[in-house]
Amino acid sequence: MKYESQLIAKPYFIFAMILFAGQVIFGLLMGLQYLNGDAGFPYIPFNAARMVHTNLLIVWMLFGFMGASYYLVPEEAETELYSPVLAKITFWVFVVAGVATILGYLLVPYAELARITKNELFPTMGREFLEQPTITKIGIVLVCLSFVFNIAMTILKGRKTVINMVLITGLAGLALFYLFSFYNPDSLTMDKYFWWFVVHLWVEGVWELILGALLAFVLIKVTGVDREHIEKWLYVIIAMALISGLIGMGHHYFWVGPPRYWLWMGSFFSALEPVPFFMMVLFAFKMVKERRREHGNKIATTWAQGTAVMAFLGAGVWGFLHTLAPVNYYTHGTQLTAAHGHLAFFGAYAMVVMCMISYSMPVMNGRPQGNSAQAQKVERWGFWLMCIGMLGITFALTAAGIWQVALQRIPDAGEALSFMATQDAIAPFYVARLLFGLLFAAGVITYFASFVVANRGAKQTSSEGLTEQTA
Ligand code: HEM
Ligand code: HEM
Ligand SMILES: [Fe+2]
Repeated sequence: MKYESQLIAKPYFIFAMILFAGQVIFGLLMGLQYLNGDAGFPYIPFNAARMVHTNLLIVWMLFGFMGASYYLVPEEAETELYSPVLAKITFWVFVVAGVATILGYLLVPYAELARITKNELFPTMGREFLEQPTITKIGIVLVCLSFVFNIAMTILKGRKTVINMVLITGLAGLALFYLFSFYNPDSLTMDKYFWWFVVHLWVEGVWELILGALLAFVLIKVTGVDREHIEKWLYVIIAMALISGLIGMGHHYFWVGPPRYWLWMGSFFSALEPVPFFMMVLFAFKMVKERRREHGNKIATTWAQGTAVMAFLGAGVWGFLHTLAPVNYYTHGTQLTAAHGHLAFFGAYAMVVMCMISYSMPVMNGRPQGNSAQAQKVERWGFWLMCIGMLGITFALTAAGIWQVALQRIPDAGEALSFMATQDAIAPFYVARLLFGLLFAAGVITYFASFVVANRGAKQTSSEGLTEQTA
């Protein structure tokens, strides 16, 4: 670690991991509720658990991206963070707003929460992923503004690398598109149209820039490959991501009322979306193969390669499965959607945050060459258990989805099974989902354990890990 202000990343990462644990607990609860609808009754109904599960996910991704940026940007810009104090204040504001909102979801009925927070004055609540009370949304905007400002000022006063520029573009886009969460038109079509601007111009647009920048940073560090070489790859990947994703997002406009040309525009452009994800796989493996040094932090390299592969599977392969309009006509809103949503979110964004943590936490703890062999071994177990658990969840839901389409969607009216009868028929796949969910949770616990395993034998530096590293 070169700059003291990079240490601000630590609380962000730790809090992100706490929220991650919470997300998984609520995932397991819902997995159980799918089998026994009364589980958790009357304290935590499914709708509240779902909201908590998905909102924790989004919020821990944001904490993760912020921590990653606070670590990465000073090092790339070769200067201290513009304002460490502002970064600390932002952290606490975000923690308080986040915790209060989650407690609100759990402690009072949603309609009551809307009433308490005066949703009627400026109605923005009630839409998937954007359930936050308006006041929380305003808080998120303020946090994002202060964060982007801090990062931008740091970049402005220091070295302007391609990685920093791509990252700040992605972060600014993240803040910008979130503003559409305040637009809540009466027309359901218009509402859906702009709702997708937030979540899917994020995951299929600007977040891919963040993903590319973080991967490139870790790869430079662990492989020692020339920066120029890595930057060329990054340019091509983000260009492909934006060309395909911005219009490819139209795969969500097939059935919600926008003009019919979206049928072929959405199909065509989203069919190209796997390309940048595939290039990330080539990129990661090629850089590791051409490495100029043997970095002691082997597991961080594994995370980087794993992120590329799992993101390609989840977003590229599982996304492509149902993205063409003639296929999506049958699969829309089935368990196939949930299969893809899980593998894509985990493979791309959860994993890239853990990749950054894996590389940077040991450095911040004074171990620039990574944790001890033993700690890395435990972390490797965590990595594989989580990956296998998530692949298992994905396969179970894919099978459930295909069966659901066969029973409920393909047969003619009159012969098709009803929604609930279909759910009963595919229940065995939900048992499998829960079992793999438990495996996934075991992976999370193992991963957390790797942080407390003894680090005897790992090269330690003095004074909070400040060291003269090159590259
Ligand atoms: C890392 C990137 C991605 C993430 C995190 C992601 C996540 C998600 C999530 C959570 C949903 C469900 C949304 C909802 O209805 O609540 C979804 C839907 C969808 N995604 Fe992705 N996605 C990604 C990339 C892609 C790509 C690259 C494609 C196409 C190649 C794709 C195709 C689709 C389609 C077609 C749907 C709609 C499914 C339906 O009609 O029910 N996604 N995605
Ligand atoms: C123990 C592991 C997990 C279990 C059992 C689980 C279970 C569930 C369930 C039951 C739902 C609701 C689906 C529905 O409404 O029908 C859900 C939604 C969701 N979960 Fe998980 N989850 C787990 C872990 C994760 C992880 C690690 C991620 C991402 C990193 C994730 C991302 C999502 C997303 C994006 C949705 C919304 C999907 C959509 O709109 O289609 N989950 N999860
Ligand atoms: Fe999408």
